[in-house]
Amino acid sequence: MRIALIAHDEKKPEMMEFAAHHEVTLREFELVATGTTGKRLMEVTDLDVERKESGPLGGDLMLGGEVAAGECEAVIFLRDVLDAQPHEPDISALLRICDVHDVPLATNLASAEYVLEGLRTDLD
Ligand SMILES: O=C(CO)COP(=O)(O)O
Repeated sequence: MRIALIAHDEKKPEMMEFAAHHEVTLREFELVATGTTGKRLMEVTDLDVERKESGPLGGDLMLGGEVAAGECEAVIFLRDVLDAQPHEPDISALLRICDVHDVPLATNLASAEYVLEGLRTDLD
């Protein structure tokens, strides 16, 4: 089962803490991330993460393509909603395609905990 992990800069510390806390669980999944998020995840954990382009360079769209193709079963996307992002249309496209394909999408830490717990249960 494949999970996408994405965090805007302001949310990267939260994502790193989440990943470190759930490292054993996350190891059960195939992980893919936008460029900088993936790089940081591999720096702070021993997780193996496939890296797409950085978000502003098309990474969100690449992950959206995976969702559309049925290749990614869940998305955890910690967004910074207090700052404007230059690639807002790409972000909206990713969120939209998750809804189109009914793919679990967590956009904050609290929902990320539930999504990961649900996925973990599905594995058993
Ligand atoms: O901008 C992002 C998502 O919209 C995240 O991209 P990075 O992981 O490359 O910082």
